[in-house]
Amino acid sequence: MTDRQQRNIAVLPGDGIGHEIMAEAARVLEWVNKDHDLGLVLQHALVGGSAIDAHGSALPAETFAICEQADAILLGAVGGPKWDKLPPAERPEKAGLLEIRKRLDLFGNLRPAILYPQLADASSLKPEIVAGLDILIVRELTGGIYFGQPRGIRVLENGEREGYNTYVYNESQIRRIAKVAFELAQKRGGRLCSVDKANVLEVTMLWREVMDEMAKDYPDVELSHMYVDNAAMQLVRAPKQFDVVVTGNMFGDILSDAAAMLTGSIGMLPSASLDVNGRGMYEPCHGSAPDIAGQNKANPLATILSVAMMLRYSLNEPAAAQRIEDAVSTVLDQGFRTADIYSDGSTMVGTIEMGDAVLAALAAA
Ligand SMILES: NC(=O)C1=CN([C@@H]2O[C@H](COP(=O)(O)OP(=O)(O)OC[C@H]3O[C@@H](n4cnc5c(N)ncnc54)[C@H](O)[C@@H]3O)[C@@H](O)[C@H]2O)C=CC1
Ligand SMILES: CC(C)CC(=O)C(=O)O
Ligand SMILES: [Mg+2]
Repeated sequence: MTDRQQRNIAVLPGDGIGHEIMAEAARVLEWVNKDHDLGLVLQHALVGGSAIDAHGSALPAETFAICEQADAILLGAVGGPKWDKLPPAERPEKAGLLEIRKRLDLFGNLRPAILYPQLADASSLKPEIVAGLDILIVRELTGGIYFGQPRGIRVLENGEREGYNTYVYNESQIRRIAKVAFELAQKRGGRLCSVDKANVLEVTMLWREVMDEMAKDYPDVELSHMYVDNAAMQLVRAPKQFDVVVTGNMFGDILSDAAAMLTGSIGMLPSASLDVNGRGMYEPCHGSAPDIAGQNKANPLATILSVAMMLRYSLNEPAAAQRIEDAVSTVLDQGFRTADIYSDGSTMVGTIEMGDAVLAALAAA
């Protein structure tokens, strides 16, 4: 061991398959930590429903303190039927996940949808439509309708209940996510598509105006605009027309799940959620999948690829990140598939066996 500076990584499995996928991702992280002498110290903590059960809160003070002091956070997924009846403000999704995102100001959510060539058969689209797919969805993560006030369920004078939320973005929120997206487009193919609903919603009329203003500072990026309903359609019609997509919180949430299927499964989609300084939380795009939880069926690759993103974006360890990405490609070459990406002729494995295969590929490289 050299005298490298210690860096703390908060490891928050969450709920449901979160425990299973995180166990594999943590094994991979520990392996590269040792092999590349990264000086990482993993600090495990509860979040979501498991934290409610243990401490009565989806984000206990101790967990938040660990996150706040960490150099990066790795999170599995939260939520599940057991906690669905709680009041909205106490639920794992809002009081756990959204609360961490908001309190740490993790506004820039990067969701790369890349088709590994080995998975062309697993995609729900024809191979020629998705071959070579490499899209980056940049989703605003701490504003929009998921956070807007007022919100709630009220009783009207006639006794009928009414649910309401507020879709709101101010200029500075739009400007800072635009900056992230334009800069990423500059480093990629130079094309940025901003997705909105500016034909109906004032908030996205402003979004579009600000995007156009920002475009003047990035003459090397070609900015286009698309309404979200068309974008959903274009994603499954001709997804390779997109390079970088930038959009608000809810549209990005929905479009990234759709984009996931182009890559074969939501179990393949990692993500990074960054603050202005590049400090971040890394998580798969999927949820806690109660339908397969506890059955050793979940695909851990989205979480393992999130570890790679963490090493690249927050820890400046591109060699270790590349090692993990190469190992994932190797296990796919070797034909190992969890059920969600299985196709005829490949070898069906469980969550743990997929983790074993990635570790074996790392050791063999
Ligand atoms: N980031 C987070 O923590 C998120 C949490 N959720 C929560 O998760 C719970 C379930 O939500 P759903 O809408 O069912 O979304 P989900 O993403 O958990 O599951 C949707 C479908 O995808 C499958 N799936 C998801 N991840 C998979 C993986 N790694 N390997 C194989 N198959 C996988 C599931 O089995 C299910 O059929 C809810 O409580 C929801 O609020 C949902 C999305 C994100
Ligand atoms: C609780 C949800 C907003 C989480 C989610 O679906 C996501 O971030 O993709
Ligand atoms: Mg989602």
